[in-house]
Amino acid sequence: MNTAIAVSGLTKRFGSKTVVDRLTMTVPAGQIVGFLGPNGSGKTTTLRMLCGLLTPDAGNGTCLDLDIRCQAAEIKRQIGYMTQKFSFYEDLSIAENLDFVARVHGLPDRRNLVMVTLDRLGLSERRTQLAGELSGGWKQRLALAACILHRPRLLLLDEPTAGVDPKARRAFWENIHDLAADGMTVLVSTHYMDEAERCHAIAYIAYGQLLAQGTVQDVIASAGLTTFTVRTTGDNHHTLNTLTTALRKAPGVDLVAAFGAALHVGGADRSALLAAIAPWRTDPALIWQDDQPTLEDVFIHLMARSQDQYAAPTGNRP
Ligand SMILES: Nc1ncnc2c1ncn2[C@@H]1O[C@H](COP(=O)(O)OP(=O)(O)OP(=O)(O)O)[C@@H](O)[C@H]1O
Repeated sequence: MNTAIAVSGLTKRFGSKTVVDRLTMTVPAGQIVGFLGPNGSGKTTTLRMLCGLLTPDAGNGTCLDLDIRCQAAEIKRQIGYMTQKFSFYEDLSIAENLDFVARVHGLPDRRNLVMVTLDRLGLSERRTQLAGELSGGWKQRLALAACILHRPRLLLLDEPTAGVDPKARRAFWENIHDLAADGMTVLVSTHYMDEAERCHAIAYIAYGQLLAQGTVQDVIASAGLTTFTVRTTGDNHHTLNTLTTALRKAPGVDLVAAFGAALHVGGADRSALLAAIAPWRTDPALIWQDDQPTLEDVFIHLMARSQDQYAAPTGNRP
């Protein structure tokens, strides 16, 4: 199996609203793929269709070589799905919660399975701690443990680290990479740029449509954005404020964003951008540096572009 997920034309409507719109996507086996997009763009809905919890209105595809339309029950057995809201028995310990999950799934050799899973995720020392007493980071790790208990080949993780501190997020991602090194495929939705950069590949969705897919470098390059970083020669915030106001209205400038004492200015049409900033580049109070766009610059640009399409009279968005 070289491809863990291959779907084509996947569409889901809720009432008159098209939430996932002809989505075609592949996830190679053994890779960690980040699933990104603004709130409400259809990530959770897509994940739910992939694991057979929702039936698509159109489109088809496979998950672990199983048909998402007619083999949903088998898919559910072979994948691990971590939802945004997971719950445990707060008055049971970590080990007891996992034992309970193993029992519900009728897994053989329960005691050993729980022990191995605890060990794998660095939970052994806390095995007797009550789930209700765990911090957010440890709760996420327990949720991950519950998802991998039955040794799935594919993990679908829906914003697994939302609201978790950076140290716990880092530990969580080390777990994810360890699992992938053992052959697990992971599709993980996130709003964090640093997490996107930890993935082998990313897929970006807006208004239910896939707008970009590939490695972080591919996605940045294919956006074709030109960006500059601007700083002031002295401690002159006023100059940057004036520049921000002027550039936001200038044609050819698609993004203006403050990063501390610097400003990111970018545009998809290089010559239009250069024309827009030309009057300011001779200002001795400003230092301009031709820079690489960041992933965040690209996502903000993609989002703005899809909003423009939505606003256009021919647009067909939810
Ligand atoms: N069962 C449902 N009935 C009606 N509308 C729904 C249902 N489930 C989701 N939606 C709508 O579909 C859209 C996409 O939701 P979805 O949860 O898939 O987005 P998302 O990309 O996961 O968002 P977030 O990043 O905020 O988690 C939203 O507008 C949501 O309100």
